[in-house]
Amino acid sequence: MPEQSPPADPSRSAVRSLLRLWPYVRPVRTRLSVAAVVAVVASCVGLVIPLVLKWIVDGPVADRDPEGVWLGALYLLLLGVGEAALFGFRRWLVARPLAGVEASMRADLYRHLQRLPIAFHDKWASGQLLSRGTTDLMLLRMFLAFPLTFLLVNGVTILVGMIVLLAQEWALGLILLAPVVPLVAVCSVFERRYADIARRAQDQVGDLTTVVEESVLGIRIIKGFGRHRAQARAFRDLSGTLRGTELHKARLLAGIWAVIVALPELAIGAALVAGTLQVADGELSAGTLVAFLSTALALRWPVESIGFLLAMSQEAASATRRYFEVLDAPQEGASPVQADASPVQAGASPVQAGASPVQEDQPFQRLRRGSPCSDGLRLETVTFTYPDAPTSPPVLDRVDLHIRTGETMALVGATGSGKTTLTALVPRLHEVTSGRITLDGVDITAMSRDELRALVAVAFEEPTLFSASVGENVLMGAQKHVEGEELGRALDIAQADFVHRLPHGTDTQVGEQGLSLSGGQRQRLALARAVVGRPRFLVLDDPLSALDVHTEALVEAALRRVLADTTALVVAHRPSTVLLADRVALLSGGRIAAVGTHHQLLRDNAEYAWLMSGESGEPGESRVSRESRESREQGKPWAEEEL
Ligand SMILES: Nc1ncnc2c1ncn2[C@@H]1O[C@H](COP(=O)(O)OP(=O)(O)OP(=O)(O)O)[C@@H](O)[C@H]1O
Repeated sequence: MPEQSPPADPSRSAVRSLLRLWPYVRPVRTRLSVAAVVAVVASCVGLVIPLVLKWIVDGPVADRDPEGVWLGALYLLLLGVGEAALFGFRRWLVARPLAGVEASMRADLYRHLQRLPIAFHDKWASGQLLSRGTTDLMLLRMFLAFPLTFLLVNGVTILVGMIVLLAQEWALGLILLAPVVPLVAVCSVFERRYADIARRAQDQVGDLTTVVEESVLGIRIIKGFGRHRAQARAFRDLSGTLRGTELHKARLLAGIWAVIVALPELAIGAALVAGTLQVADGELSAGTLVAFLSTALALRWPVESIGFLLAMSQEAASATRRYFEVLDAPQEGASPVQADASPVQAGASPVQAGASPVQEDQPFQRLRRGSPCSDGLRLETVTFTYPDAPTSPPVLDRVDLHIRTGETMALVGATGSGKTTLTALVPRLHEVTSGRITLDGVDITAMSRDELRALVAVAFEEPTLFSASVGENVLMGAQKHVEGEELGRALDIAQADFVHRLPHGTDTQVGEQGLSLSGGQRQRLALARAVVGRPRFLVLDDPLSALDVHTEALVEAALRRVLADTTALVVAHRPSTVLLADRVALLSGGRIAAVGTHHQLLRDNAEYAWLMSGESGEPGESRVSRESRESREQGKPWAEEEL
């Protein structure tokens, strides 16, 4: 996650951040405004209570009129009930629309996350995204429900209350106004510090969520390697850090709370002394002093609450920033490579970036109808560098590869040579850095992603299944509704007949990530998902690695039938998978080092022969020289003689 620096001016920057919530708040603005007005009225009703008290003390109490006192008490009761009812009404007004605001913000975040490029997800920890979609949005809803209204309501109440106080007795009113300047200064220091610490705490919640998520997903590894103590320690350390940050927040809050409570209390105490002296001198009526002090005490809560309202606003501002950091990340939509959409002839020179405007629909329609130019899948001088490793040498360096229509090409290479990276470029999970990829002559950047992914199906070595039924998991691979027999056909091809022995057949729910199935079973479902939509182009990243040799042979036989009508690129590590293919491409040093049939390459290419032999040592090295080198490395000079 990118590092964030604290805002220069926290109040202004908080307001600017919070203003970004306007599009979500706009639809419910009427209800929020009515609720704010109701809260102001309720608060002002509270301010009338001291005036009734003044009337009771100076009137019925002074005149010893019990009926008048009872009447005054009734007024006070009615005012109290009215104030409570108005606050309740305000709560009712905001509860439902604010739940709607939170839900629509969450939906937007989720929708956006689905459209962000893989490069974004590579960079961001999932816990950071989760905490933005949960804790941060809850903070925002709470801000809209309380601080947003009450900063306004309390501001108006304090203003009206001060006017009432000054009108009752201006000299005492000025005593109460004295703490305003130091309070404003303390609040601004508090805001600056709290903005920083609130952001830190929210980021730490994200880190903690990541650790919890990884621990849950990786529970088998943790248990298998007995790492639960180390994992618990990592969790404890992080939660200790978060606890420290939360305590820091609490200390800041306690500090401002102490100042905000103490200064007005001192002022009220001073006003009480001055007022009592005035009453003793006969300059002020006792009723006025009671009313004055009751009004001042009624203003205590609006003043005292400012500390935590500001704290909640700062937390909401940093939650808003965190939310929009994700929402502002550019979606996959914009293509860095804008290439010519026209079909190319075999051997034509690659068209450079920015050559002509992209036409969205026509190329796809042509492909769907069956392009007159059946050029298959072509990579032209494709170079790729991971965006998060811009200074590293390119993983793929000017790769040229042509897979003819209906042909199956196996992609072979050493571990880390870039096979998975290359396969990810075809469905545009990553964007090529330069060069271009065409399907039947049409540049893939000239199609929308939906169109491209309707043409190209993928299956990865690590098969992810979702919390849904087996059937739903497989049918995710079909762009449009397909009949049940297509599902059966796909399961047949993938040799996934074990499905019929599950308790509810294809309706059986598979757990989170399909953990209730074996690795090979999950791989077969992922393969079925790739073939169910009868794709024109199939990209398989070592899809049979978890199968036993017998099942692999059966899947291969069935796949050969499917691959006959499909243009396929299959990453392979084992000779048995390579034999599926018509030709093999060897990826080495970021380039296609050789293309040919399995037997040709086995005969002519030392690196390929070495990769397929499964032997250790350097490619091209004989068994004798390898063993003698290993012996030398192990300090056994005698081994050579023995051989
Ligand atoms: N998200 C990423 N950011 C930066 N570098 C990456 C990223 N993913 C992979 N790489 C690097 O790109 C290179 C190629 O990785 P890739 O996964 O494509 O290899 P591979 O040939 O499929 O390996 P294997 O056979 O082990 O699956 C590796 O050096 C890897 O470290």
